[in-house]
Amino acid sequence: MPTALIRRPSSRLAEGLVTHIERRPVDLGLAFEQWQRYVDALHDTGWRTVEVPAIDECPDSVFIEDTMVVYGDLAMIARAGADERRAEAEAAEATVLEQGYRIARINEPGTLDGGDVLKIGSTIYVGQGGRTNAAGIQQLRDAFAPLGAEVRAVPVQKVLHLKSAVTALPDGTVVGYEPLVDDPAAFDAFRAVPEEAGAHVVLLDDDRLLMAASAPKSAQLFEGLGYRPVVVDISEFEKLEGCVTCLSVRLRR
Ligand SMILES: NC(=O)NCCC[C@H](N)C(=O)O
Repeated sequence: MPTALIRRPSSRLAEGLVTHIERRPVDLGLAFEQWQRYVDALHDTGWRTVEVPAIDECPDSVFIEDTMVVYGDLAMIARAGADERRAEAEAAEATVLEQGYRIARINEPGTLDGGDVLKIGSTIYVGQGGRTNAAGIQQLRDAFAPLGAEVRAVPVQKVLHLKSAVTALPDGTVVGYEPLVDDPAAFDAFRAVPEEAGAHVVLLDDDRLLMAASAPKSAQLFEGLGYRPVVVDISEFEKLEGCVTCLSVRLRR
């Protein structure tokens, strides 16, 4: 059974960082409900979840995906591009170690957020932009090249993270909302979707895609391609530039 790491939202969630969009008030009660439904959707589709202990003093800690990049048997612990988020990594490292992964770490001066990393087979795209720098990319390449991965840097300027702009379907096609993709030609196969949140899919299995309720037209598009969207409302996390990918770390080994 595949495992996903998750982290309960902080009671200070509403103070989370906002960079590219205007701040809107977050309904904390609704956020907790939406988080629970997100976790339920994972369970309903055959995933086991493991909770990283919550860290109340970090408002953005629910966005657990940013704390690491896992490839093969190696978990590369990130060094957050935003100082406010550095403390999130420690407990996440301990939890992934308990799951049997080897550990490596991004070290100073490198910075990297897990949300900037998109894996498609043995190709690992890394967004270089606001949160991830060249030293971080170099360290990621050094760590994963021995495992057979090719790390390719791509620009990210228009959104927070690479995976805010693009993710990939099970067949490897990269999907993105074109106005927010810096360089669609950087990817071997690119398909445009009609909504910003339509660019965010979590691969639940070979044909089911976890998606946000804010992208109904994109869900229809994917249905037309033979996939089955599983839809969750994550409006309160979207107000903080979060998406379906960043609320879990999928351990697929
Ligand atoms: N991987 C992701 O898309 N993470 C979202 C992080 C949102 C959080 N408010 C941040 O600015 O770091």
